[in-house]
Amino acid sequence: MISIGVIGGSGLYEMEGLEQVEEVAVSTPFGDPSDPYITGVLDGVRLVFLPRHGRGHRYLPSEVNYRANIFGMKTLGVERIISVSAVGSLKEAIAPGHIVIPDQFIDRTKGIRKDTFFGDGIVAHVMFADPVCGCLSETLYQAAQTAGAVTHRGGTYICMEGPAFSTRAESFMYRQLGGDIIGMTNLTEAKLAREAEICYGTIALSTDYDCWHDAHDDVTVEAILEIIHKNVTMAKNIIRHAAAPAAAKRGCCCAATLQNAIISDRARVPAETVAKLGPIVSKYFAQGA
Ligand SMILES: CSC[C@H]1O[C@H](OP(=O)(O)O)[C@H](O)[C@@H]1O
Ligand SMILES: Nc1ncnc2[nH]cnc12
Repeated sequence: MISIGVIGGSGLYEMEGLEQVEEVAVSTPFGDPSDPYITGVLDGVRLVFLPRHGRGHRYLPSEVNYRANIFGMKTLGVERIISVSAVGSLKEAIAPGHIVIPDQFIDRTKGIRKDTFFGDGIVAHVMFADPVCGCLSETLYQAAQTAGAVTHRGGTYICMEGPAFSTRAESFMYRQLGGDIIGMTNLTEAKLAREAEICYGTIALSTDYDCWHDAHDDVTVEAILEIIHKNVTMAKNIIRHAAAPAAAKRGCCCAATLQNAIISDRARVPAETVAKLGPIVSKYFAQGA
């Protein structure tokens, strides 16, 4: 049975409606994930849930151990990750309460976050021109439509470092850069999921107009939480509608990402490094691979 990972963002710290629920603590070579994983079955599909910021929202976007979170998902056999995130809107047409399924990112993080599994004697350069899985994203789009959400297909997510929100000048600049939405987490996750050969797609809930819109108040946590609380049931319904189609056979090549990405001479990669990255790279180091 294919396992679908769900990473819950701000305001989504648990998933109801799962059967056969178990809490699984995973330790990884990259440290501890944000929380124990919650595994269970939703409408016949095995789901693995993790709140990105931990239960009780304990980790800043810069503090989230993205490597441990994704590595833990890989260890638990997850093949596709659905991310749920709150975002600011940089476009008039994307009103608070709308859903966006982004297909591009612009990196405005500051190099604080560890965003690769490679190093320590193994070098790989994965393709990232299309940073989310097109198949999974289409499934999420259809699921959001079915759940009755006003849904935007595609969009560019500006990933800023935070934790402070943007200045007004930055917000204007991001609009000029072609950004549609803004958040602090998803690019890092998408990159690591790609390296781990896991499909990744995002359900982004627009919660505010950041601070560029002169007819709307500047973003506050309070305003974001109000919109999230009004829409959390819809977000969960989208996941419910997406789970079974997301588990169907895929036509993407996310699972073969590393085939042409590892540049290091395999004979020279330290055995400890191969062992450390086992769930991700072992198939490329097996006898005859
Ligand atoms: C709660 S306001 C800012 C916070 O919300 C978003 O989190 P997530 O992507 O985990 O839903 C944004 O990225 C910031 O981390
Ligand atoms: N305006 C905003 N900027 C960054 N992250 C956000 N998450 C929700 N709204 C946001």
